[in-house]
Order: sequence, then structure tokens, then C-alpha cells
Amino acid sequence: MSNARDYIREGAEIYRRSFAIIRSEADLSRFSGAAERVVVRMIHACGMTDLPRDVELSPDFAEAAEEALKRGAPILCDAKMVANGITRSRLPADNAVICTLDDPRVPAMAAELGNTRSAAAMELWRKHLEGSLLVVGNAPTALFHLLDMLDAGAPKPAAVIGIPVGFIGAAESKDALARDGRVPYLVVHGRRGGSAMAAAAVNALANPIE
Ligand SMILES: C/C1=C2N=C(/C=C3N=C(/C(C)=C4\N[C@@](C)([C@@H]5N=C1[C@](C)(CCC(=O)O)[C@H]5CC(=O)O)[C@@](C)(CC(=O)O)[C@@H]4CCC(=O)O)[C@@](C)(CC(=O)O)[C@@H]\3CCC(=O)O)C(C)(C)[C@@H]/2CCC(=O)O
Repeated sequence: MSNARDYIREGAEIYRRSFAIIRSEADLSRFSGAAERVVVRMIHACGMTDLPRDVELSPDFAEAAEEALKRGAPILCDAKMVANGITRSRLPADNAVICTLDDPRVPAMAAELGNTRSAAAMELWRKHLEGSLLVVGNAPTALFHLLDMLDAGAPKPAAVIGIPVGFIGAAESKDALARDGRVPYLVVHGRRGGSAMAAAAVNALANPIE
């Protein structure tokens, strides 16, 4: 078969050129080391080189998240889209990737809580919470509910990637996480975020591709 169309076919070369374009177009001057890699990978997942202006990481986020992954901490995900985007084979300690949204108990729990299924599903994380890497890429209610659980004395995750997307509660839930300051955090302020970006942030922490 002839290769009539001219496009780049080699995966590693596609990544190399993408990252070079991102680094030439995005203002990454506020970030270094693992934090810079995370921001580059999030831009790679969404195509928006102006993303850095909305990104906020607590100073301890990158180290806490990397250390948690190396120690084998579970990765708790609000949506299956987040869980499925994480490259399992490259996790440093065969970390468990957990999403409880489809647990058959969740619809009844949501009705009882008077909240979404995404928020109710987090109640099933309690035994995994301590020292976990917690990732919210979709549901603002999940991020709000995490803060409610912490207020009520739930164990603390090692770090939280809080980047739900959307119009209702997304910006507010991320502001609340950043203002709360009890756990190391990564947020993208405003409406932007999403499962692909959240999974990309985990992949960057787990497996540095420059
Ligand atoms: C209000 C919800 C929002 N969902 C958004 C965007 C996307 N959601 C997709 C899908 C397939 C799912 N979303 C659910 C999490 C579902 N989405 C909600 C809820 C109604 C409430 C969450 C909240 O407000 O905090 C939520 C259902 C719930 O009771 O928790 C999902 C579970 C729905 C379902 O299929 O049953 C499902 C997640 C499946 C999974 O991966 O596990 C989209 C792909 C939309 C689509 O199908 O067209 C998209 C994905 C975005 C992403 O990158 O993750 C919003 C915009 C985030 C929105 C919340 C904010 C708003 O402004 O409305």
C-alpha cells in the first residue's frame, strides 16, 4: 500500500513535536520540574496553550502526588473516563485505579444523600482515602462532597487533582478546594477541565515523557 498522504506516522515523534510546540507557545514560566511536565501534558490533552494562566498547584502538590504514586497509593477517580485514561502499564507501583460510580449501591446512596451519583460514589472510597491520589475530572459535586467529607473527619488523601469541567459548580468547587488548603492540590480555575486533562495529569506524574 502506498503512503500517498504526508503526515507523521511515528508515535514518539508525534509526542516530541507536540511537546516542542506546546513549550514554544505556552507561557510555562510559573512552573518547573514535575509541575511543568503536568501542565504540558494537560495542554497536550486539550489543545489549549493558554491553559497555564488558569492552573494553580499548591507548592507541595507535585512532590506529594509523585511520592504517593511511587509508594503504591490507590488512584481514586470520579468518572470511568478518568480511570480509563490512566495508562496502567506505566504506573510506578502497579497502583490500584478505583472508580466506584457503577457500584450497585450508588443510586440508593445518592437518593439518600440527596446528591449526584458521582458524589455518593465517593462514600465508598472511605477505606482507600488515607494517602491516596484523588482525581476529579468530571463532577463538581464530587469535589464539593470531598470537602464535606474532610470537614466531617474523613481521612486525608496525599494529593488531589481537582479539575472538573462545566458551567454549574465547576469554578466554585475548584476555588473551594484551593482556598481550603488542607491537602496538596492541582486545579484549573474557571470552566475548563475534564476527564482527559485529569488522566493526562496522572500520566505525567507517573511517567515523565519530556
Ligand atoms: C452535571 C453533569 C455534568 N457532566 C458533564 C460533562 C460530561 N459528562 C459526561 C458523562 C458521560 C458523564 N457525566 C456523569 C458524571 C454525570 N454528569 C453530570 C452529572 C449529572 C452530575 C455531576 C455533577 O454535577 O457533579 C453526572 C451523573 C451523576 O449523578 O453523578 C455520568 C456519570 C453520567 C452517566 O453516564 O450516567 C457520566 C460519567 C461516565 C463515566 O465516565 O464514568 C460527558 C461525556 C457528557 C456526555 O455524555 O455528553 C462529559 C464529559 C466531560 C469530561 O471531560 O469528563 C459536566 C459538563 C461536567 C456536567 C457538570 C457541570 C455542568 O455545568 O453541568
